[in-house]
Amino acid sequence: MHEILSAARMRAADQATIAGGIPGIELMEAAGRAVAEAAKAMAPDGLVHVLCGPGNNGGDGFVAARLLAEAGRPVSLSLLGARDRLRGDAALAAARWTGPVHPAGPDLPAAALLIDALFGVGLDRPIEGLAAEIVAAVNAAPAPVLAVDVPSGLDADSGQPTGPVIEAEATVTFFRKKPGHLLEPGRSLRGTLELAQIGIADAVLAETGIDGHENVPALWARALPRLTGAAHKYTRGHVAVVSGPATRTGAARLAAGAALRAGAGLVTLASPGSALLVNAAHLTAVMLARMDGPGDLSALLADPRYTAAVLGPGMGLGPEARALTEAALAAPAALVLDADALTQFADDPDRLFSAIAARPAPVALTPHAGEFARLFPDLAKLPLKTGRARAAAERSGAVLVLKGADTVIAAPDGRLAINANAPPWLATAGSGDVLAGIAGGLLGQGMPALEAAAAAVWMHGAAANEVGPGLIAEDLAPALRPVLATLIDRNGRRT
Ligand SMILES: NC(=O)C1=CN([C@@H]2O[C@H](COP(=O)(O)OP(=O)(O)OC[C@H]3O[C@@H](n4cnc5c(N)ncnc54)[C@H](O)[C@@H]3O)[C@@H](O)[C@H]2O)[C@H](O)CC1
Ligand SMILES: [K+]
Repeated sequence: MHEILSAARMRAADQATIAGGIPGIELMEAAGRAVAEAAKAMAPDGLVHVLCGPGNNGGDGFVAARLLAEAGRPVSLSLLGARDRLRGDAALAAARWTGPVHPAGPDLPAAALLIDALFGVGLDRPIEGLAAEIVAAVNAAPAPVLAVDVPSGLDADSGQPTGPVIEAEATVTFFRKKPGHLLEPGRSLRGTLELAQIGIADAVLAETGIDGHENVPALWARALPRLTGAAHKYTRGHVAVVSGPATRTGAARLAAGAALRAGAGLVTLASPGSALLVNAAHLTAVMLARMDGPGDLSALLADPRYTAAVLGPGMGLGPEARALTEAALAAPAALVLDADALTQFADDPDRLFSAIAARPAPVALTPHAGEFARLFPDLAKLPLKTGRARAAAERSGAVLVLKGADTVIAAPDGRLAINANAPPWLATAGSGDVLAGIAGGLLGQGMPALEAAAAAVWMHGAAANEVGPGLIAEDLAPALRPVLATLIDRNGRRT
């Protein structure tokens, strides 16, 4: 159920189902029924006003209106466009609505609930003219809005508004979620999201293909490290985190603490001599190693017990910092490269990509949008965030975590997950350092790269939800405990 379908794939799923013998009007009846049930739950009584558009989204609205009226609810309905212009299933659905069909306009009745059945995945241009006036009136109305399939005006593939767009309290979508339900601002505009099954068989996915998955524990829980009784610290991996200079050590310590909290058996902070005492004063379970240059880092990471390394947080730019990243790229450990370790290659991305291609162990790159644009300037212009992440993973040969309120995780083999649990208060200094550390901690325990990155992103968001507003980066690692407890039971078995 966690597969994601683009609008085109959704249409293909609809068509394959209809070709398989289930009439479209039956799908529409089921869709309308799901909308009517959601409407009853949102507004138990009072007038429901349904705004229908000229296509099958509007058809769903007609069905919902009829079912609500049959259930005894006061219902009014308006139609954008002429009734005799309705085609196919929409016309059939409209034919069974026996109430008045008001011409659509911005003068809305005082209603307990507004149902937005104007446009769905068939939206193919910005809403304008009368339709734009109606969208503005709906958004200005006091009544809550229930959107059918997608809030009208929202591009279902990008999550971007094409122009005027409905702001909904809730949305009912069908069969599978679309990228636009999970990518911002679509994730905010759709309100709470209900996924309804309308008679399309899961088997159709084999025919349509999928655009990725929503990032949920079901995607990677099986790959979580098994914490059986036989474990001891050396079997749970050893992660090295490279510290910045004396004035910039907090970021690496945040990453190191997070790696330990994520379950790594051992974590060592590799620290320049100038920062040794600063770091030592703050560390307890995280160990400290002196590292005065790339030679020291190569020597440290030559020890095969180091299973992962995290570079970038607080590292700084410049040739000496770059030399440290080059040393880590030449080492056998799995790598997480974040922040400065990415920007260091802005002038020569291919150098990074060839180093990644040459090494046996996996690499995860964790850029935010700005760092992404420096490493992949041409890909940054691609219209879909999913497309940007997928193309960059393929080009770099690394797992690509394109961070944001809607982080997308992509693997070089095309697999992709969209994360939708991050609360807005994660946007605080240091939260990216913690994410890099969690990813390093999971990679260090031997999790495959895509699963480790996706799990890290989800845990990061879940930890932030545990903490709530007022969150600062230091709160995140301790908040991993209740999150891990939902994933791993006290006997170390995955829940
Ligand atoms: N069998 C099925 O396909 C099912 C579909 N479901 C629902 O149908 C919609 C998709 O319906 P579709 O007719 O393809 O398009 P829309 O209703 O989304 O759009 C209507 C129509 O409007 C025109 N249009 C597009 N953009 C604009 C615009 N900016 N201004 C004016 N007019 C515009 C365009 O011609 C469109 O065709 C889907 O979302 C579901 O709600 C059923 O739920 C399941 C079966
Ligand atoms: K809609």
